[in-house]
Amino acid sequence: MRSEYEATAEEQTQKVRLLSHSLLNSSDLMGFSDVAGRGPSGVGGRGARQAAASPRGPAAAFAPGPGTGRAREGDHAQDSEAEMRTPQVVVVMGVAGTGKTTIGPRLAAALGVPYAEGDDFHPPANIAKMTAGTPLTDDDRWPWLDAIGSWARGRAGRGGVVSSSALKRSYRDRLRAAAPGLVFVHLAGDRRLIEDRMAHREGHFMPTALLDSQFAALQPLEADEAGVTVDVSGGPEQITERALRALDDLTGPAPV
Ligand SMILES: Nc1ncnc2c1ncn2[C@@H]1O[C@H](COP(=O)(O)OP(=O)(O)O)[C@@H](O)[C@H]1O
Ligand SMILES: O=C(O)[C@H](O)[C@@H](O)[C@H](O)[C@H](O)COP(=O)(O)O
Repeated sequence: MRSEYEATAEEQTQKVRLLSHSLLNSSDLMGFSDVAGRGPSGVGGRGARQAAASPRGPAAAFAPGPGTGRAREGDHAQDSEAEMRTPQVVVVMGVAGTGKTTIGPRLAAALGVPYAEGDDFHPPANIAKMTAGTPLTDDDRWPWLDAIGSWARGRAGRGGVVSSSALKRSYRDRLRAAAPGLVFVHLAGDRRLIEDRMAHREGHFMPTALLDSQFAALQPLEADEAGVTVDVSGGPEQITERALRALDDLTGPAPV
């Protein structure tokens, strides 16, 4: 039987949100204090990962810089715009089991930026709660989101990828308040597929029973949010490529 990794489901990368580049490239991205590379303070054991540079090279992580237009093939201004590009800070979001931990590091490697695992920012009490099968409340999530926001803020201007379910609009607002200019990649897919993948995951604290509450809390990206929704059918490499293309569509292709 064909494995899931070999599946050839129609690519459905859907660019759902295009924010004006003035927000994407806000000057707020620049000038934050340097806390990059600082590890997550929470527990969880998967650790922040430093992604290796990829064949695409770091340039792929760059969005047009402040005051520039979208760089496109054949655009006379492309070279000068490319020089002014600002690396993106990307949050890979979605319900548990949707592939954040699988796709996030691949995306970071392709973009040539560091990856941080969102689970590792949880206070121990949150891990204990989820392990026991109790969904987190908003109050449980604020310190976790603030820790992730702090990491993202520290990557401003230099780029990074961090996973965070970021299920509700208010959570994403919280992250953006800490790190303006964040771009979200929402990994989305069929509930049965996600449940199946989650059921086969080993060594993770999150029980599949919490998927109901995850879907109940999920609020997809809204029209004014910078980000893309990426279908999670197929294998990790396929999904990563889909995400990269969607980000390119959002910000313009990387300079060559
Ligand atoms: N594209 C994929 N195809 C097959 N299995 C996958 C795919 N993406 C993730 N998985 C598996 O599904 C499970 C959940 O993925 P994970 O990355 O841990 O999700 P999340 O971090 O969003 O909770 C893991 O066991 C992972 O290996
Ligand atoms: O309730 C939440 O907001 C999420 O569950 C969030 O806490 C995160 O998703 C967990 O760390 C579980 O990790 P996975 O999403 O990787 O299963």
